[in-house]
Amino acid sequence: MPTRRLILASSSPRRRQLMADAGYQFEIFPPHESVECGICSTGGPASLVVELALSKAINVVAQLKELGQLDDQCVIVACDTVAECGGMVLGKPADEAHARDMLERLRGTLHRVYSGISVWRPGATGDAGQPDVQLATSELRMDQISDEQLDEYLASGLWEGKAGAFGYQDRAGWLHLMSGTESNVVGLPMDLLANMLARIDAD
Ligand SMILES: Cc1cn([C@H]2C[C@H](O)[C@@H](COP(=O)(O)OP(=O)(O)OP(=O)(O)O)O2)c(=O)[nH]c1=O
Repeated sequence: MPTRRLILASSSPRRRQLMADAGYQFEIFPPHESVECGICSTGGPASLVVELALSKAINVVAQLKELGQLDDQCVIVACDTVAECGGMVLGKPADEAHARDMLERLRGTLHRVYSGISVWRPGATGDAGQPDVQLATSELRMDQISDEQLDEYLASGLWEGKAGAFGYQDRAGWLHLMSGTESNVVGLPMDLLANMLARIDAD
């Protein structure tokens, strides 16, 4: 077993669940919410999620350092996920009206979900101590759901805190995965994470 202290830099219940289901032993240390403020998407969704994944990791490393809890074994995992449809980046909806707007845009369309993931062992020496940040993309098609289905989903509240106002895991069959992985859509690309951790363990 590799000697490492895996820290999931996230408040997302989906990320926590994916890590637990995959059998990882890990601690949770969320980044400050302010990390997501002030970064805009002018560079497009791919550069946005990569930038945010790194910013979340930097924020958590700083917090751990301040608390005297950062040691050489710490490996920080941070991630950011957005949807993109017709060139528009869809993050987490601010309220129900915003969620409705996003869902009306997504229904019946082909769209993409981007996750930036950062894996970082700041206590390692040399290049091994630099953050590794990578991108995963999935393409999906949402069914042409009816107004009644849309209203029912909005009333369920399940859209809250989810990029694009929709959880792939919430309504089986509404979304069809055309390329990429399900775990990327739900918020943490597990295959990519495993590869990145294997690289860290090999150093
Ligand atoms: C597209 C999609 C996203 N999501 C979730 C995953 C993320 O929690 C959220 C995207 O928001 P993020 O800003 O990536 O993450 P977060 O604020 O929830 O958590 P943290 O920054 O602390 O890690 O949307 C789903 O659960 N299902 C989906 O189908």
